[in-house]
Amino acid sequence: MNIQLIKCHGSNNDFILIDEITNFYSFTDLDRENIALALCDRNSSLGADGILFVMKSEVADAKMRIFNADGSEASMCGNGLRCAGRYLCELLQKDELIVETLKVNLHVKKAEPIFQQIPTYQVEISPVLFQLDQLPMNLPRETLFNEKVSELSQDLLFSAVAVPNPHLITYVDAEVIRSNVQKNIAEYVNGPNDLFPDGVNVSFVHFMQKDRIYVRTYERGVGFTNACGTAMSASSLISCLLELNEFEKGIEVFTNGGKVRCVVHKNKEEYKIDLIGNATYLYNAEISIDLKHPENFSVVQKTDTAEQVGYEQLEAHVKEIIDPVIFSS
Ligand SMILES: N[C@@H](CCC[C@H](N)C(=O)O)C(=O)O
Repeated sequence: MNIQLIKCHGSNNDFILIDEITNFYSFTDLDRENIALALCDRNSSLGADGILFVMKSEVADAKMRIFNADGSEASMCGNGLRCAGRYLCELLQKDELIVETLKVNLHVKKAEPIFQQIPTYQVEISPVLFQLDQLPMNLPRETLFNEKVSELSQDLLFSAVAVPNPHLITYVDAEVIRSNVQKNIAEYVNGPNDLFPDGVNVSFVHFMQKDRIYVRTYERGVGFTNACGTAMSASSLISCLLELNEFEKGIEVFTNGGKVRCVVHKNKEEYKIDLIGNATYLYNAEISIDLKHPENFSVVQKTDTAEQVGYEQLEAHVKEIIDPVIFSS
């Protein structure tokens, strides 16, 4: 069979978007898992951090499902929702809509560009859940906020939050970002282990200045990515709770893949985050694939968009800001 796709990215967290609304593919979940494994493989002619399947919904304007590169399905993807949100807004000719995700329906809207004229979308990140059983994380306590976890490190302070996909977050000095500490911890909690039976996204965050943080994330089901939208949102939330940043004010979140703006809202003890950033299309393509042997797929046709040229200017601007602080301090 042939499949039409769009290669896209949010902060260089890259995805293959497959439209199951206008195309009648009738995939099973096993097909989706196998498609993710085959198409995301970086040694193949495509390669991506995940696959976004957009579908019809009975409860919202449309539905998005995200499969990680290892074939596992995640409950949410912030960078992916910006890309799927753009696609759906253009398809349904709306400036804002509600997208059903695995656990929750989320608000998405077209936004003012955060840099020059790059296509920019704002997505809602919620619910915010601190109870460890929501990640899940196995510790004999209800929540974890800025505390040591002896199994992971003798000195780092960790916070755990589900938005609703699971995140483990720690604030560190730049030299820790440059070390192997994150890799070792992230590989441990994403392998067979007692603390996180389903794995967890692990972010190391460096406070740069008021309203500005740097985040590096090792994603569950993928490995290190250029950026993770839910991680940038969860890190902004922890930053506000640590009183390093302020609720209701824009926080510039820098990553190796670009920058976004996060606004953390607090209503009594309830939180939600607006994640605002690019939704960039790299190319449209058509592949020929046998679902029994998806690894043998071939690209039949590919048409580049010119959008990455504009994004490269944002990348250069980000590099100028993060290099002196993170990589050569
Ligand atoms: N890249 C995503 C998150 C994708 C899912 C994640 N790897 C998980 O398994 O929870 C984002 O931008 O949020």
